[in-house]
Amino acid sequence: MASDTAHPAPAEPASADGTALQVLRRLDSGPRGLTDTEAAARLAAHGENTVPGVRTPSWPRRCLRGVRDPFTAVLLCLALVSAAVASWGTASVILSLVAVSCVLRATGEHRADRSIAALRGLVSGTATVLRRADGGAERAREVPVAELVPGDVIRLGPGDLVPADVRLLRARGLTVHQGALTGESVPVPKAAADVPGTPHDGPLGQAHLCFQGSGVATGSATAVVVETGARTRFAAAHRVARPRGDSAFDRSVHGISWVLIRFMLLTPPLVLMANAAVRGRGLETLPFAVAVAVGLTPEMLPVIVTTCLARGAALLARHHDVIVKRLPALHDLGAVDVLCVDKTGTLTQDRPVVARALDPSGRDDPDVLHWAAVHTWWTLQLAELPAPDALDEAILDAAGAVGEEYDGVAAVPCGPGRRIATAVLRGPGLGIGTVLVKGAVEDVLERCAVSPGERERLLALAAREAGAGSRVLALATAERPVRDRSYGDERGLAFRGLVTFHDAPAPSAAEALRTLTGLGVTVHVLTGDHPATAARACRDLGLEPAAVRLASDADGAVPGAGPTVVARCTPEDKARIVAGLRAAGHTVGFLGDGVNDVAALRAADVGIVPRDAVGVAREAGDVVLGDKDLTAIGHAVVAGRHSSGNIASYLRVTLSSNLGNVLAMLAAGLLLPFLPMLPAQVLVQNLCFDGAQLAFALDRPAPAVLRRPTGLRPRAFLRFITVFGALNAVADLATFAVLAIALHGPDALDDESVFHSAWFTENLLTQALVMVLLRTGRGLAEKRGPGPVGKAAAALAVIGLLLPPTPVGAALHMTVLPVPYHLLLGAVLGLYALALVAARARYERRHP
Ligand SMILES: Nc1ncnc2c1ncn2[C@@H]1O[C@H](COP(=O)(O)OP(=O)(O)OP(=O)(O)O)[C@@H](O)[C@H]1O
Ligand SMILES: [Mg+2]
Repeated sequence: MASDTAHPAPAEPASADGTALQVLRRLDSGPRGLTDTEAAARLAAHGENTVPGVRTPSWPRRCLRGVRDPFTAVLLCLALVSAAVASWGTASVILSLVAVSCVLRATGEHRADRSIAALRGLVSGTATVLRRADGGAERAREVPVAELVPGDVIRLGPGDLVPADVRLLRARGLTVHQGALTGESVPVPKAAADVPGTPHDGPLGQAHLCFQGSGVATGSATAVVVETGARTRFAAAHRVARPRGDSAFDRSVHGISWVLIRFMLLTPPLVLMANAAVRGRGLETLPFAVAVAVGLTPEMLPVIVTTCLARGAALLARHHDVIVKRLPALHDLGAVDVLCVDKTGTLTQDRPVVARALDPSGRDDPDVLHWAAVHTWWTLQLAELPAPDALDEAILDAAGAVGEEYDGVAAVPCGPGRRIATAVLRGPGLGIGTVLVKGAVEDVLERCAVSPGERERLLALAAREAGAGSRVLALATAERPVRDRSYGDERGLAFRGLVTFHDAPAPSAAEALRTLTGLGVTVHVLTGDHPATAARACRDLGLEPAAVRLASDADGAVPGAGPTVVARCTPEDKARIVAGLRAAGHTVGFLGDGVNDVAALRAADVGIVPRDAVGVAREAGDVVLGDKDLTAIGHAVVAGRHSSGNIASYLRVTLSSNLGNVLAMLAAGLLLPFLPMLPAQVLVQNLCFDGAQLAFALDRPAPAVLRRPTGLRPRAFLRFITVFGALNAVADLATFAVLAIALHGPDALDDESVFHSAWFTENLLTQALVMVLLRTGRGLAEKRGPGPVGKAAAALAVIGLLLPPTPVGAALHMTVLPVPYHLLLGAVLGLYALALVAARARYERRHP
C-alpha cells in the first residue's frame, strides 16, 4: 500500500522535552500512572490510539493505479499507435478493454483492501499499563493498544511493539528496532537519561524517546505515553508497508508477464513485415497488426488474481480463523515446499514445569532450584520485565516465595542471541557479593572454571536429560565485590547444577505435522534450544528427523532433504538458514512466535505467526493463525493451492487460446484480402472470453492440485501454452478449410461477413472446449457436476452459436451460417477435443 495521504508532520512533541519528572508533570501524570477515571476522560478527549488507516484511494486514483500494470500500459501504447494512424475503431476497442479491466480490478481491490483492513484490526494487540482505581494501588495490566492515552505509564519488554510515542522513565539494556520509521535495520540503544545528548539525526535519534511502530529488541523499560493516535510520528510518516523483496508470487507473475510483453511488442513489426513481404502491403496493415498484439493480452489477469486471492483469504478467515495480512502471501503459501518452525511455543506449549533440580553429580538438589529462583526473582525485579518468560515463571512456581531477604544489585536478562541471564546480589550470608548466572548449559559452562574432562561429563549429563525430552538450564555462581561491574561477561564461575523442565507438546502439533508431510511440505525445526531436547520433541510428535545439527556447525545452514533439526540457533541463524533455503530454490514458510523469530519471519516467503505471538512477530508475519490450532496451517496451505490453482487455470486457458488466435490471425491476414476480424468483433469476442473466465475465480480445482505445492513456474507455463496454442491455431486453420468446403470452393472465403461469423462462432466454441478441458489438474475421468467453469463455458458456446443470426450479430456485420458449415465444424471440434485430451495426457505424463 503506497502512502496515499500526506498528513502534515506534527509539530515537535513539545511535551517530550525536559527531564522525566518535568514530562510527567506536564502530562499531569506520575510514576504510578493514571487512575481509571483520568484515563477514561483522556480517552474521550484525545480519541483512540489507532493509526488512521491509509485513506482508501478514490476511484479515479484506483483506476489510474491500474495503468501501472504492465499489460495495461502496453495496451495503452497500442491504443496510442492506433490513434496515431487514425484507426479509431481499433483504438476504441483497446480503450474499452482497458476500461473494463481497470474498473473490475479497482472494484476487486477495493473489496479486498476493505476486508484485509478489517482483518488486520482483529490482530492488533495489547500494552502493559500501570493503572489504578481511584484511591487504590497501581497494577500492571494488559490494555488494548487503542485505549492508551497520553500520561499512561507503560512497561516494555523484548518483543513488544512500542504502542505509542513515549518518553522513557527507566530503561535497562533497551535496544529498539526503528526500521518502520527510519529504515535502519540494526536496533538502536535507548536510555532514560535526563540530559539527552544532542540528537544526531533529528528527534528519531533521541535516546530518551521511543516511537510507535518500533519494536523492542532487547532489554526493558518503563515509559510515559506522550502522543497517541494520529499525532504519533508513525502516523505522520505513514510508512505502513515495509519494503520487502520480491515474493515467490511476484517472481512468477513478472516472469510470465515479461515474456508475453516481449511477444506483444514484437508482434506488430513482424505482422507488418510479413504482410509487406507476402502481399506487398504497406502501413495500412498497422491497425490489424496492433489488433493481433492486443489479442495476446491476458487483460483480466489482475482481476482474476485479486479475486481468487481475496476469496481464498475470506474463506480461510471465516472457516479456519486464519488471517492473511498480505494477499499475495496466500499464493506463496500454496507454493511453500519447506516450512521451518521454531520449537518452543510452536511444537510445544511453552508452559514448562520444573521436573528436577540436579547437582553437578546428577543427584537431586533442592538448593539448585532455590538459587535459580533467587536469581530469577531478582532478574525480574531489577530488569523490570513486564512479564517473566515461561521458564522463569516455572522456576518461581516451583520454588515458592524466595529472594526478599537479599538485596539485588544488578541484572542482565537474556535476550535474542544471549542465552544466559546474570544477577548480582548481596545480603545476609552472601559475603562480598554473589554473581548468579543461569542459562543454556554450553553457554554457562563456557564461563565456568572446570577441567575439559569435567566439562564433557557435565555436557553429557545435560544431554541425557535433554534426550529424555526435558528442557535444561544450568546454574553457576561466583563471589565478587559488587563494585566489579563485569556482569555481562562473567568468567571463572563455579558450576552449581541443572534445572530441568517438562514442556508438553502442543495438542494439535502432531496432527499438523502429519498433514503437512502429507501435503508434500518438508518441515525443519530451527530452535534456540538443546539439540537433544529438540530431537526428542520432534520424535514425540511423530516427526523422525533425518538429521540433527548445531547452527554453529559448518553445515548447520543446509538442512538436508528430509526433516532436519537445527539447534542452538540465534535469531540471525534462523534468518540465514531460511535465506539459504530460498536461494536453493525452495519456497519457504516460517512459523514462529518469539522475538528470536522475527528476522526469520521477514526472511521467509511467508511468515506465519500464532495470534498470541509477541507484538513484533505478529507485525512481521504475513499470516496470523487463530488459536493455537496448528492444523490451521494445513488448511491455509490448501487454500493457497486452491487460489493459485485457479489462477494457473486461467493463465493456461487464456494464454494458449490467445496464442492460437494470434497465429491464426497472422495466417488469415496473409490469406485473405480483407481483415480477418473487425475491431467491434474483436471487442465482443474478448468481452465474452473475459466474462466467462471470471468463473475461474469461483472454481474448485481437482484434489490432485491440492496435494502438491503449486508454483506458477514460468518455464513450464510457456512450454504449455506453446503446445496448446499451436493446437488451437491448427483447429482454426481447419475451420477455414471447412468453411471453404462447406461453401464450395475457395471463392467462398471472399465473403467477409460469412468468414467473420464463422470464425466468431468457432472461436467461442473452441474457447469453451479449452476452458473445460485444460483446467488445472482436471482430467476427463473426473465426473462431477458442471462447476462454475462448466456453466460459463456452456454460456460461451450458446452465445457463439446464437449471436451471428440475431440483430446484434447483424449490427456486428455477421450473418446466418449454412447448415453444412455447422456439421463440418462439429467434426472439427470433435477432433480438436480428442487432440486436446491426448496432448494433455501426454503433457502430464512428461511433467508430472
Ligand atoms: N529465562 C531464561 N533464563 C536463562 N536462560 C534462558 C532463559 N530463557 C531462555 N534461555 C536460554 O536461551 C536459550 C535460547 O532461547 P531462545 O528463546 O532463543 O530459544 P528457545 O525458546 O529455546 O527455542 P525456540 O527457538 O524454539 O523458540 C534457551 O534454550 C535457554 O537455554
Ligand atoms: Mg519460540
